[in-house]
Amino acid sequence: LRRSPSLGNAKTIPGPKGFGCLKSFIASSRNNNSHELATEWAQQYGDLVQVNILSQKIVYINDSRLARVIFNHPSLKEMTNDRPDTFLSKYVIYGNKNMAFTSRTDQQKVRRKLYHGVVKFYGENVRKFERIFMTSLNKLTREMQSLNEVNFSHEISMATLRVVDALLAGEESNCTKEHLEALENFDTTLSELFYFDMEAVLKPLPFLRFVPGLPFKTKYDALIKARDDLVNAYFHRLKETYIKGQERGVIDHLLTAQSKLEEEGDVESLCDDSVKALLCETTIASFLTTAHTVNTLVLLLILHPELQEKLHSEVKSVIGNETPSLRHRSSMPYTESSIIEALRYASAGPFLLPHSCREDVEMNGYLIEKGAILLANAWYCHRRSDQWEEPWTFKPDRFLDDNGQLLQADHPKRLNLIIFGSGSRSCPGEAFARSRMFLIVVTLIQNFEFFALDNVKLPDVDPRNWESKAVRAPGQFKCGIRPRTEIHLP
Ligand code: HEM
Repeated sequence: LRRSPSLGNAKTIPGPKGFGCLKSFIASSRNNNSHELATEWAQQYGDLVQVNILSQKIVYINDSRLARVIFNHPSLKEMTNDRPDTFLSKYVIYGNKNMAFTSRTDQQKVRRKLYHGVVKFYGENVRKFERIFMTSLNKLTREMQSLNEVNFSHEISMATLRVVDALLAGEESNCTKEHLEALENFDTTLSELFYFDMEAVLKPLPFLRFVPGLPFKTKYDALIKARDDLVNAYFHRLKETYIKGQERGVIDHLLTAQSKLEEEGDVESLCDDSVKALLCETTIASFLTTAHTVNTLVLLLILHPELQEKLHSEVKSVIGNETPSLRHRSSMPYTESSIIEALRYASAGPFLLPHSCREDVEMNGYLIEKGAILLANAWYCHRRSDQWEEPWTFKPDRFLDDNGQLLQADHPKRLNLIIFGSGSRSCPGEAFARSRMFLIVVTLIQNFEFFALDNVKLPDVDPRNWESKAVRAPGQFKCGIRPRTEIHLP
């Protein structure tokens, strides 16, 4: 590993060149399936592949361990964790005042540290939050109790939105239909404009967003309206009723951190626009990712009833009639392994989020140039046939040892995963996402059996055939539902 300036001997990273490469890159970006093209290149050229698209170098990292070294090694991490400039960041999420889509400046680091602390706290520690969350799941369980069939995807979307609402506002009882709609609209409108229109067309030609009659203007206007509705529903509403010392959720905690920073003379790092940006970023990062993973898992369990029964028997023997709680987690290796496997199987964000390189660096004798965009190809890393047995098959016990215990996070098999990224840009919501998915899954499986309906076709479960959006997922589905003998209401 070497950093600039003396990288004279480093070789150029191999990869496709010329007009053919540009043509296939544009075609695959338009169809939102550039992960498939990148996978062909990975198989042809190896763990590092470079393409040059209109003078922009893009480096694909095709091995999870290598990605971990590049993003995390002490001699490289200050160089490899910037974000490329994007239209989304500049014109939608409050420019460089945001956290997830902006480069690693001192102010970004302050935001990330504060945000990480607050979200981690809700992921692992807050009993009160667990109670609020279980009350919301209780609502879902009651609603589903009297049904024979259920629009599962819709119910899970609603349940996940209520989790995001509780995280942001804390006050579950005040959560209205309008608030949930504001969360959902922002994420789904963004997903419509993502990625090709926004980054390939609007980034180089941003004035197109103002040209009447063009679809870009209509979509951009809709996105800004959705963003402002979200900011009104969560930032302005909560700020008006905020009381220091009586923080209700993440927004209140950020307002408290803001006033502390201001007292110390820092009025920039967490200004109002930054708190609004963090609200937008939390919505983008936490809703569809979580809902789609639970949908994928339950769809797979419907198609494999024997796996559903195995999961249910672990729930029955560990939780029994009790209310599910995070304290049950460590005794439920099969459930944990199933959730990790659903995350691998879906690989909802094929390239994680893009990184960019601040300076020339050398990796394994190759030169990664300053300004290059770095994309970890999780889509390929999670299906490499030399690392995964039957990579396209859902195997919930993949991450269990011979005694049925969950493999440790540093086990070689788990190191082949890069679901939440790695290092200083890794997902700060991982603990939160995994603990909430655990509670949703065990509550559903404790109370219901899910099955395919004779007259209703289920969506294709093969991720290669899923419709591409910002987050990849199976289509919406309806299924049959049978209460288990007793309903266990939390
Ligand atoms: C199944 C659920 C989730 C998955 C698979 C997921 C995955 C990811 C990935 C792959 C990244 C990019 C890592 C990188 O750039 O190297 C990321 C970043 C991020 N995630 Fe998540 N995430 C999930 C849930 C959440 C939740 C629940 C939250 C918030 C409560 C969250 C907040 C964020 C934020 C703010 C970032 C940007 C971090 C930064 O740039 O510094 N995510 N996530």
